[in-house]
Amino acid sequence: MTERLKVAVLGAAGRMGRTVVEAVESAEDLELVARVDADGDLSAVTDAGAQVAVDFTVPSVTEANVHTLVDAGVHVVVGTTGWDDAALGRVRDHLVHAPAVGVLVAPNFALGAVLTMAFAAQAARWFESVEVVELHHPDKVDAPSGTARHTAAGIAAARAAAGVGPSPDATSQQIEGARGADVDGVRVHAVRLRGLVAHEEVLLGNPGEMLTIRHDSFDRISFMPGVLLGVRQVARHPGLTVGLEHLLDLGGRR
Ligand SMILES: NC(=O)c1ccc[n+]([C@@H]2O[C@H](COP(=O)([O-])OP(=O)(O)OC[C@H]3O[C@@H](n4cnc5c(N)ncnc54)[C@H](O)[C@@H]3O)[C@@H](O)[C@H]2O)c1
Ligand SMILES: O=C(O)C1=N[C@H](C(=O)O)CCC1
Repeated sequence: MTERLKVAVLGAAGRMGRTVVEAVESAEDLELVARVDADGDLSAVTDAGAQVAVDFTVPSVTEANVHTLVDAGVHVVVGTTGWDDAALGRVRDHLVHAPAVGVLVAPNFALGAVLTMAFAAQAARWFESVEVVELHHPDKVDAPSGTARHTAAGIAAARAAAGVGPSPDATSQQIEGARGADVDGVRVHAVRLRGLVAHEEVLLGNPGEMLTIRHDSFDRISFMPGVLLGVRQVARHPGLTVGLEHLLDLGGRR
């Protein structure tokens, strides 16, 4: 019988962590060897011989977790959001000293969300206006969502490469925040509403027409095929990979 891949889950008591624990336990080729939450210690990961750690913790601790795990030679699949380019750069630099280790940071593991980002980047070259609206449950601590930030970055890169200018906007007077956040020149609006899980709309406008690309995660189970794909593949992708699209052969920013 082939050896099962040994997996640790960080943030194991959280909403995503609990779902990942179940998904790993249900996968015949994976073995859950450690669950760590805020009251635990990261040494449990290496003590248990984990080959891959999955991090669904909180933005304030995830980067430190990744550096510790890289030093221990453990591959990491990160779903925790709140990352910026500086933090990603520090991980990229750190990985130079651990060239066999793979770290995958993916703001969204749902296939439909990954496709939404790819479709939005493609469409944004052809529309004068584009804005992003993300809608989440009110227990979420970061805004805008990691998905919306990645979506906006992909849109901005595609528009810059195609020589498309900024979306027109005559606003000269506003209550602060009314036009949302500026992410790489793209307006991003965050809604927090009880009953929601994770949703995103990309609105694209041209004279006389509008295209809406929308994705809805109704249940955290939607993220599990992507998380398990990341767990199985991360060791084959040494260095830092940002976004699940790179494991799905969809292209985009690395
Ligand atoms: N990439 C994706 O597809 C995706 C999907 C859903 C959520 N998320 C992100 O995942 C993260 C977690 O979301 P959630 O809804 O599960 O949050 P949550 O608050 O339910 O869970 C976070 C858990 O992390 C634990 N934690 C805090 N500090 C820790 C530490 N130092 N070590 C270990 N555990 C620690 C908390 O106790 C908690 O149990 C968020 O950043 C969210 O945006 C990403
Ligand atoms: O529930 C959350 O929190 C989610 N966060 C991610 C984000 O910030 O993009 C992905 C969807 C769920």
